Amino acid sequence: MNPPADTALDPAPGLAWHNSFAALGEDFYTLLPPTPLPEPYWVGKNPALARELELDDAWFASQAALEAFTGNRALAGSRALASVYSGHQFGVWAGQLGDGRALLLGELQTPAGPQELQLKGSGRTPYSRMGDGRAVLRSSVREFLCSEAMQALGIPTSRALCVTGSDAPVRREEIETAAVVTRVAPSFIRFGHFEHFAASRQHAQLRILADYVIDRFYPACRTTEQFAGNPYAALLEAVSGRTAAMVAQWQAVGFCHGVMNTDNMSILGLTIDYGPFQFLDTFNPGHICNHSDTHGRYAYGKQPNVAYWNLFCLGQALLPLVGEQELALAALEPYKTVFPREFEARMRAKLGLADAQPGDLALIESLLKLLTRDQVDYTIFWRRLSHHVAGAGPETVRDLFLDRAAFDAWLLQFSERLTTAGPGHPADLMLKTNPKYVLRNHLGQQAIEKAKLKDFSGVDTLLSLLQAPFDEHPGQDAAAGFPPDWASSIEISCSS
Ligand SMILES: Nc1ncnc2c1ncn2[C@@H]1O[C@H](COP(=O)(O)OP(=O)(O)OP(=O)(O)O)[C@@H](O)[C@H]1O
Ligand SMILES: [Mg+2]
Repeated sequence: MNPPADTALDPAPGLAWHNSFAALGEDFYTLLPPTPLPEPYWVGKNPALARELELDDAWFASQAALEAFTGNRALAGSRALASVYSGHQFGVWAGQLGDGRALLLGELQTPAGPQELQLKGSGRTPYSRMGDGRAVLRSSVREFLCSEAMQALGIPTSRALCVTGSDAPVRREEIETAAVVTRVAPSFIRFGHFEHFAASRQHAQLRILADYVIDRFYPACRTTEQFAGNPYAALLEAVSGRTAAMVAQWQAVGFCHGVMNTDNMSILGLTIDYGPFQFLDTFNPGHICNHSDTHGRYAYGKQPNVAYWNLFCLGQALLPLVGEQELALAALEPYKTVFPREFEARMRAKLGLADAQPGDLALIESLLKLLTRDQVDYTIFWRRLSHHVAGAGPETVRDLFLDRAAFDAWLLQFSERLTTAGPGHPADLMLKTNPKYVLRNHLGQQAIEKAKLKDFSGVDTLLSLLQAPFDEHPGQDAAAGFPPDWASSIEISCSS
């Protein structure tokens, strides 16, 4: 039997914890220790992030670290807490939610600024509602790998330091086993935190939270002359801008989040909550990756509008601070120009175009139509197009299309545009913008099947590919190939 988490303090070397969120006061959270899991083992470790956090190597390799990141041993100086938030789920107000299976440990100072560490799957909290407070191995491996895949793709995201597992049974559709992911981000505050205090009319707390976020992450909102100098309207605009930029990157890389509820939207514009996500195989704007999303609310092509809808909820929550509805609406307005601008910029980079020209959007739109109509594999298309521009010839990319004449016509237009592409070699830009490796469902699934048998080599190998997704990685081409037929039968739902 493991000792209770709060009696064995582990003085991990060099870890100086700060607890700025805890300093907000107990209206925002409940302090409580994680619930231990029996006989933990490492499932995945991220040495690169451990170095960024300046963790002691020997300690990160130790049993003490394994126990700490499973929640079996408290780290001296950390103050584990579950925060309270609310939110809209699938477009409907869901009331109070909160960290039902996550615990914030506190924050560490790093060269890149403060980083919070959070355990996910560490036991029940006052916000667990009917849940067991646990996360299963399968979803934890997916979150671990995808966080790091997104980071390497240059997409704002929470990170993942490690996953630990235990044979403790967890009931989902069938009996599975437990795991805990240690996540890292400057802050895990969500739109839902603001909605919580607005809905419960706790306007003093709402202001404390907004001030905390502005002072730590958006200090320019204090000095802006925009919005009549209203810092809360400026905050709304800044969050809208970051959210627009993040979703533009999702769209460009073909990432489907799957459960864009307002409680899964980061106030820092980070991708958070890797649940039923998917990287597109064939390009299809209507693709629904979440098996629980029966109406397709979160289909790939709808993500930009859903993000705006979510920002509108944030605007409503901030209204008591902003004061005037017109100001809040004005702060949301730029989303409508920032998103298309960012999306076009990302797509231009995928095409190797370093500058903008008037016909670019038409070129992008006509390509996306062809990809949709011929159900072309999105990642493979871009990589092959990059190699073509690098001099490999058009055959392999042309082979992906059914309507070759239509593709040839597009390629001719593209080739003409490339002759005016501006400085630098377009292929260089393309090969570092269009990844060879993305975390396709079947790749994750293969690593999970092995991990269930206690072979964690698949997790490790995938992590190394996904952390350098633009590199060739000789010998690993199978992981960059078409998905097998069985991939389309993988059903990923909210069950995690
Ligand atoms: N097994 C569980 N036990 C307790 N609470 C849960 C469980 N699964 C989900 N929840 C809670 O249900 C709500 C919605 O869950 P959702 O799937 O969006 O989040 P999550 O995957 O648990 O976590 P996060 O958003 O922190 O990544 C949250 O309040 C979450 O904490
Ligand atoms: Mg969530």
